[in-house]
Amino acid sequence: MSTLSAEAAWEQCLDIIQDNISYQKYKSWFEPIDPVKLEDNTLTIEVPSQFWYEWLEEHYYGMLRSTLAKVLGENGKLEYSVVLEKSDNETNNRSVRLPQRPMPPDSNQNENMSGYSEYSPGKIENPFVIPGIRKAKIDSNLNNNYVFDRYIEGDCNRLARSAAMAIAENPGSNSFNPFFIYGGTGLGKTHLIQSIGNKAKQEYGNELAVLYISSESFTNEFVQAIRNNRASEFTMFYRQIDVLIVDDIQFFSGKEKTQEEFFHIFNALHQDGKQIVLSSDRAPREIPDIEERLISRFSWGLSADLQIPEYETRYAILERKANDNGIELSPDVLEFIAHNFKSNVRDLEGAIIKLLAFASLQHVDEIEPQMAKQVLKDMIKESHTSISIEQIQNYVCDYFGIDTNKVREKTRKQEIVEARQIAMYLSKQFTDSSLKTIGLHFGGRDHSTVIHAISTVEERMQTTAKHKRMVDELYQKIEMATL
Ligand SMILES: Nc1ncnc2c1ncn2[C@@H]1O[C@H](COP(=O)(O)OP(=O)(O)OP(=O)(O)O)[C@@H](O)[C@H]1O
Repeated sequence: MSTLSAEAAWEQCLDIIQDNISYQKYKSWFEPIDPVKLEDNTLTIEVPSQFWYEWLEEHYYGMLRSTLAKVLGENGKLEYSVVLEKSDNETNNRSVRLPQRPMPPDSNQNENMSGYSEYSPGKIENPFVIPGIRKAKIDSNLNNNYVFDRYIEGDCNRLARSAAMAIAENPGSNSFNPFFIYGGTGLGKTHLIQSIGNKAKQEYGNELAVLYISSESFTNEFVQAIRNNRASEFTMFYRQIDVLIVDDIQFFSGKEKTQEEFFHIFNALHQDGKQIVLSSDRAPREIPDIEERLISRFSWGLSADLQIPEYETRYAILERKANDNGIELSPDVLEFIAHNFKSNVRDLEGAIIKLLAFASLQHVDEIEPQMAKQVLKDMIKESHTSISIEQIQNYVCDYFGIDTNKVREKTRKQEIVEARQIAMYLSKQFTDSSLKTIGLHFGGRDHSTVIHAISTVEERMQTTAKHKRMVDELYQKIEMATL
């Protein structure tokens, strides 16, 4: 029977432990532990959380058993008292006993006492499930506006949206793990993956630790953790997460250490049935400089892409965004925006915000289509895709039913001259090319010929209605092609 006090026994244990693991690990995992009591040759120690206990169990089981045997004899036992968080102000403790498992085969005490990096006991089943333990409070980093209700469904996102919803309702217990969502900029990846987090939290409350993080922040935090010798705490933190949402995973490209760390976290969470949600601007296989083992894991669950929204979805999104911003827009204005902002949802939002700013600064109650055109003119120009002089020549020659090569030749036939001049005029309108460059595309003519062509077209547009109509029609055709 031992006459030691709990403090003295633990002190002796710490001496042994300290000699066998790195100072950093000792400080991180053993220093914060308090001895509670020593009764019936059973030493009770208090650990800060269930996770702490599990970590010790998984990584230091062998070492603790042999240490205890040295201090208390072969039948010495260890009991953990886990601090339970009941509410923010209230805490209580619950005790669990270190199970009497056999020592790992072919290990002598010294080998066992070398800490988790050297001793790998394999997957240890944790026999203790302690009900009612709350997860440590984690700031989920979620934006409350990114919810399913505000995410308009369309053909462009139907699969991704319904999978996301299913995941949020049943995180981890579904075959979409990981859920990998990809698509171009401003198409709604962040909104959708955050909706999963918000919905899961709404469904499960504090039972579920949800974390949203950009891959850049993950990388920065990891670098900091290494710098401050806190890599194991970093890992420990991520291993507590039930729903881990990592945005813009393509930024892991070329960052080998971060990829390795993420690989281990991914494996641990996946193995424990925790949900992983990832986003990227491209499909897994297309991300450069990412380890093959990660790429293959990214493809384990479900990959879904987001497409550019079609007209009807753009219209519905605009209507919704206008509503959310307290601005009423007529169908004409909504149509105008939906027709002119095609490439992504962020631009649609930008258009609404610009109109909103205009309306409030100018004290305008209702925005007329003409007004909207004027206000959004510059944005529309920016969102145009560029068009080449050759493409303009094709449009014009198609319109006049002539062979495109003709406008580049020396011919002076009246209808060819007219088409050539209009094509030069439109090239000036739709491209940033200099007069000299435009001339070069029309059979090496000089810039004065281009100036002459432009002024001739402008003059005729003012004097001949038919000519104006022709140029306007062509202008619209080309404009449509650039949207
Ligand atoms: N289907 C949708 N319904 C409503 N709003 C949407 C939809 N898709 C995108 N949005 C909105 O468009 C904006 C841009 O979306 P988000 O930031 O999620 O895009 P992203 O794909 O993550 O872009 P990036 O790759 O540039 O980060 C957000 O304000 C989002 O709310």
